[in-house]
Amino acid sequence: MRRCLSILGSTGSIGTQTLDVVRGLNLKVCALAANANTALLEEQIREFKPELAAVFDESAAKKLKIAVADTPVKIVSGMEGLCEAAAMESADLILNSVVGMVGLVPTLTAIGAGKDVALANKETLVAGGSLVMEAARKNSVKIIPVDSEHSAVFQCLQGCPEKKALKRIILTASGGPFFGKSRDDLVQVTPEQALKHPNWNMGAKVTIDSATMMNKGLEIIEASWLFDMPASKISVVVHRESVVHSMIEYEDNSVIAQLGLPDMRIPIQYAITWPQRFPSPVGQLSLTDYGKLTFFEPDLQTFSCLAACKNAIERGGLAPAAANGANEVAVKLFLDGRISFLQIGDLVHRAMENQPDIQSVSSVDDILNADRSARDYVLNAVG
Ligand SMILES: NC(=O)C1=CN([C@@H]2O[C@H](COP(=O)(O)OP(=O)(O)OC[C@H]3O[C@@H](n4cnc5c(N)ncnc54)[C@H](OP(=O)(O)O)[C@@H]3O)[C@@H](O)[C@H]2O)C=CC1
Ligand SMILES: CC(=O)[C@@H](O)[C@H](O)COP(=O)(O)O
Ligand SMILES: [Mn+2]
Repeated sequence: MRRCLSILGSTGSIGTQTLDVVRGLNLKVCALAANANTALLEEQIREFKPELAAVFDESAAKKLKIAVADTPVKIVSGMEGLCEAAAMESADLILNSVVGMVGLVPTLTAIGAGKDVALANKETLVAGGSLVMEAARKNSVKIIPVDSEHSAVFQCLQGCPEKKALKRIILTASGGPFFGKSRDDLVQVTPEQALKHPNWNMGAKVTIDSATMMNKGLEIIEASWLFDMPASKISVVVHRESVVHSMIEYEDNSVIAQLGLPDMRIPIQYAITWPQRFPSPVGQLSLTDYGKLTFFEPDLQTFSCLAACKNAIERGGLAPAAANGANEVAVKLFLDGRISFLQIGDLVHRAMENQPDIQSVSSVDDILNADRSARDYVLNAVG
């Protein structure tokens, strides 16, 4: 059982739910990290008493240092500070729940320091999957999935006798708030409408990704790296209720699924306690309360981001990093009211097409450069 956690992104949706799990399991917190939410970080420092707190934003870090001067916590800042939290000597698990590909370098730092990583930050694997998985193998570090679908697959695989018996991974997708709509229906949708996820209460970026179904595309790439499966063996089925969190199919066509209420504290807790299980704050699933569960084919025409990610993983190399970087910027532009909902998918496609077809990814700089050039492409295209 883990004793002390370092939590990157502690003020976010996954971070605060992780701290809820930590309370229930009576674990210690060695380090906390966030971007700029010093008010919540101060509360967390006072409750969990970490040795270290990292604040990415320099001026927010200065503010926090003054606010918690009466406590022994060490305050650090910037990427260096985030990496110090990621390599925390006293931590036996780093839970990475920062949003976006800014989580890549801290993940690699944690792995380099020999720390197991519970990974919610899917953009890290999408952009830098080959480097992350190779570093994990070299350092004998475990990457434990937190993302609900990947936790489901991981849980189903606990009984898998041999990898070659596994035929397919089936990821479930809620379909988001715009399930069943055509492209014409989506021309005018607002950020407010896109932020209404039917089943999950999450941070803004992943909620928009769910609405465009980019999230499911990112998750195909994430699954491909985590479970060493080609994208051709990863299917997506729309399941409106988000009760079946994902499935695996064996050679003999037997399908194993993991089910539960849509509450991230189940996969978060499993990532922390694996391979053990403990009582959880989440309620029991009552299938009779649901009555029926529904399943549909995804609509790749309307939700073009899903098609873009399939294309990215098939192209390989730096294409997924480009698709991810373009999407991160496009989502922000949409939330700021500067582009329309449908432009997100268009820009992701175009930024990826604009990326030279480079197959070999030999360094973090390759990924950071592809990410930067995709972001610049989107910003220039929008003007
Ligand atoms: N929410 C969910 O249910 C799920 C989320 N995920 C994935 O988990 C990740 C986090 O999502 P979610 O919790 O929803 O996101 P939120 O937006 O709610 O939280 C993001 C967290 O990251 C921190 N952060 C952002 N930028 C930086 C930075 N540069 N340095 C340090 N910390 C930073 C934020 O700090 P601050 O508050 O100061 O801005 C905040 O703590 C994403 O990759 C998402 O796709 C996966 C499955 C489910
Ligand atoms: C909770 C979680 O894991 C999210 O990634 C969720 O899957 C989003 O829902 P969609 O299935 O709508 O993308
Ligand atoms: Mn998910």
